Amino acid sequence: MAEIVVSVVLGWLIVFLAHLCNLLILKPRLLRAKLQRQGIKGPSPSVLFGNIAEMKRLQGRVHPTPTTSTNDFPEAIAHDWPSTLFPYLEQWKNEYGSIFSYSTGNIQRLNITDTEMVKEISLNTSLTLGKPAYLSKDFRPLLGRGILSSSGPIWAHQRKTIAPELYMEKVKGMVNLMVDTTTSMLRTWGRRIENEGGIAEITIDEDLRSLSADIISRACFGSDYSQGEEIFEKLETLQRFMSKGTVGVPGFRFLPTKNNRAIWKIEEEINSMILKVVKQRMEASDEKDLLQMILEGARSCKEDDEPSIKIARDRFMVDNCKNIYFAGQETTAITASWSLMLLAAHPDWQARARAEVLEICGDRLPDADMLRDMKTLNMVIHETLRLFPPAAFVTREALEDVKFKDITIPKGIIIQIPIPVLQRQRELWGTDAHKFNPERFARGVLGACKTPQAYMPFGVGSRVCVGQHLAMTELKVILSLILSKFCFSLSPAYHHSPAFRLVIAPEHGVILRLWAA
Ligand code: HEM
Repeated sequence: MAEIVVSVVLGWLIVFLAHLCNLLILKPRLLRAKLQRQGIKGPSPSVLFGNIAEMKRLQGRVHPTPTTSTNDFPEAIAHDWPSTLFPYLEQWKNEYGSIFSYSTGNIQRLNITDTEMVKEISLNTSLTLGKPAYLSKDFRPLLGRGILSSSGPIWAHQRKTIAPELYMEKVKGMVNLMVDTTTSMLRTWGRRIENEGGIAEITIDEDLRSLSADIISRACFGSDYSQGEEIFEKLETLQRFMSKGTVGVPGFRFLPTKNNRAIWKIEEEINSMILKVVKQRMEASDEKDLLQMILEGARSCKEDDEPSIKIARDRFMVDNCKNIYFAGQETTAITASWSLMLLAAHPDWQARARAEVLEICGDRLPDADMLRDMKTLNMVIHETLRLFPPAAFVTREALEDVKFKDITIPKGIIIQIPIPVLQRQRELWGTDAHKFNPERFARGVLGACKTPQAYMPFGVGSRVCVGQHLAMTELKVILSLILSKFCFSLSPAYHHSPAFRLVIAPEHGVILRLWAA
């Protein structure tokens, strides 16, 4: 008997070790060899951690974004922060060219800045490209198997459910709620300015984050928005915990167990809060908001014959609510922060954008038609998203062998397009690529860039951001209302330091001096 047990355990151990060996050594080596045979080079990886040690070494060697006093502006903003945050990408591009491979742990990446190949990838709409599987594993508590991290038929079904609710026509109907919520935040700012003798110094990031959470909560949860707000507060805490494990290397996470326990606890709380709202909805379903759409998507999911898209209704609801929050809240808030920072550093553009807002709105509050006419503000937001895109990478996993240009990318490779690098390339944007110049967007993206596909703050192809109309509308509402009520400059306490924390954010916040316009 003992002999049988020993042989079973031994057998199991051998299978386990073989699996580990394949996962950590053989598979990555095979993928690398397939790329090398096609002339693609890259740094040599170590067995367990790939190129992470080298990435950390290069990050440690570069000087951080220079400490800036406001006298140094606007030149300091032109600083090439992508080469400070991701110095290894620049170094390897110089060494190995515009398509090179490297690895984080056992994940094999193909970094692409070759514009022809980027163009081909952005035009690919097949299901052969999906979201990297590690996304749903590493960020499971935050994303689960929702629209952001899923692939194939499950993703297609979720997209079909969610996208129509965020089409431009629907978004137009949300302008009033955006105006109301923003006006209430600005009343608080106005009171602070009055109490502080006419000029107030405000760190705007937290306020903008709450504002964005309020707006998305109202858009998503309709009349249940106060419960939505509570859920979003918890999600923010969860996101903060999760971003602690990124160790500055995209796609590689390490979390101490203590953090993991805290994450599980918050995740449980959030899931049951979302399910409570869903349950109420199922009993009274006369609302027509995003939550209702997701609920209907979840119901049709159950009835559908296709077994691969049958995920439990509860999971469908919970994961997609979390995904919408994660995708839409911080990205929009951070873009508002960066836009205001850039307008504060460029008083000429601030005055021009304000003049336009006042000419269009007069003393009325903005509506959808007025927002559409705000061309200068549109240019300012596009230029902000070019210089400071919240998402650093477009990533895809090759789910089958797939050919772009003359290269066959083997199944299992993670394709990675570094958005900020591409959006600052001089060959595409001209010699002033590092400067804030909204004028370049006067004739749209086509007029701004030789290869318009290289402008991708909202991603590319069939996975392009589903909330981009909502985000642009929200940003225009927030910025136009602030411009119409206040003038602002950068506080001397502002320290310009973009940082990578799941998104590209101002590490020490944006501190503005505000006074009544
Ligand atoms: C300035 C604000 C925003 C930026 C910069 C942004 C950027 C992005 C990017 C880069 C992607 C990935 C695209 C790709 O992989 O090709 C994405 C996807 C997505 N975004 Fe946004 N986003 C913003 C706001 C929003 C908002 C407000 C919402 C929702 C209310 C939203 C919902 C989504 C969803 C659901 C996806 C996944 C789409 C899919 O995979 O099919 N985003 N976004």
